[in-house]
Amino acid sequence: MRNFAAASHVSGGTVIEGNRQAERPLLVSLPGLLSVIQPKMVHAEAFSRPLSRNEVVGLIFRLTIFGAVTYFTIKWMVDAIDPTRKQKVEAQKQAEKLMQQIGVKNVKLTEYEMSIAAHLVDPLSMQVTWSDIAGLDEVITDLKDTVILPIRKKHLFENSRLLQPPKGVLLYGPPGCGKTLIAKATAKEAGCRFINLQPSTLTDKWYGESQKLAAAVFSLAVKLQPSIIFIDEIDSFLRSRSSSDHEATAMMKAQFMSLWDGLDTDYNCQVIVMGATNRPQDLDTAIMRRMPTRFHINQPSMRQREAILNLILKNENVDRQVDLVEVANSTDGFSGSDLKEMCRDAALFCVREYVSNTTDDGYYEEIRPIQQQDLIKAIEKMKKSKSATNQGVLMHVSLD
Ligand SMILES: Nc1ncnc2c1ncn2[C@@H]1O[C@H](COP(=O)(O)OP(=O)(O)OP(=O)(O)O)[C@@H](O)[C@H]1O
Repeated sequence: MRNFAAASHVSGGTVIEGNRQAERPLLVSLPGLLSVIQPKMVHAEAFSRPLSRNEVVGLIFRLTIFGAVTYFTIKWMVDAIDPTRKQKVEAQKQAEKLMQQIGVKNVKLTEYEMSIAAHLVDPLSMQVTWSDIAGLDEVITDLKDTVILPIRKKHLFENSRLLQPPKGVLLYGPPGCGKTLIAKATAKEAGCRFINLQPSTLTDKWYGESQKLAAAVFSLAVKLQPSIIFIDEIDSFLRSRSSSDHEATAMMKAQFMSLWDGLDTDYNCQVIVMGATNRPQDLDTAIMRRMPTRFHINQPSMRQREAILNLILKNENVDRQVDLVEVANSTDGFSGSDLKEMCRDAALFCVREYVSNTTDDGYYEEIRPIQQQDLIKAIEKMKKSKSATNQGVLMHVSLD
């Protein structure tokens, strides 16, 4: 308390110390400081007596309030200047909802795991099953043996290191041929949680954030195992590392790989990284080595196209005269996705006819079935649009 008497103090913002003010260092006593926070006339004698119990309590109370206000102001300012804040809050909300939906309880997630959890898909809510995929029976059988069985019948494989599900699976082939379908159906049939990882989730972040998020991908997958981390267009994310990579991106890639290797140390761990790409040649050898199980999902053959057409049109109103073998024959070079689009167009021709034939008196009773001529017209339309896009690509390539 002696210090209070000896020290200078601030009153109404002025240091009072007589003529010696300039010679001594400026010491500001606590009550003096408080009088700045809450200015009022304070007499000099007030500082020479010990503080009463109530004053000490009041002082602590005011300091606590002051500290809390400062803390929350700084926190609010940091949040306000963080450009990813809104995204984080949204992701958190979505993640909480999803975790509830998939019945994950008593698993504590970090802030970063929460933002990855926003990309979770529950196997129960997934609609895609093997029966939605046509013409890829061989791939499906292989996947059942190598991936699904070891997950579903874990107890049979517990003692074997050789028969554990692979830590990396690569699906490669041209666009629209069913890679994503296969990945989703695998997760569904294996009862795995599916983390649909968009590369931008990791690469668009602040310096340092992407590494924490990469770590969160794996720690979340381990917490929720059995799980599949699916990376579509994995080439855009883990392409051959080049000197033009941003330093943070290069570090994140290196970390991603080492976390991936970490899955191997616990051979009972049921986390699989599944990647899909149209450009396997762009993946570097280090990635290929981590994905020893590879499936080529190629452009469908004539028989596969027939199977896909049968599946797409299974529940549609199709004329009995329609010959799908002929349709399959005339759609060489079409992907599964092209076939679906083409059939949709054919069905739309019937809808348009129905609408244009409608008079003021009323509508026809029903939309007519899809006929062979609708399919032929739709094939021609699709061929034109495909050749236009190919020309666009060629022009683009030659311009480069
Ligand atoms: N084998 C198939 N059986 C049934 N439908 C298919 C098949 N292949 C493609 N499709 C249809 O095409 C759509 C696109 O397929 P998918 O997204 O799996 O292709 P992808 O190979 O992952 O393409 P991308 O490389 O462009 O991501 C599917 O939703 C489905 O309707």
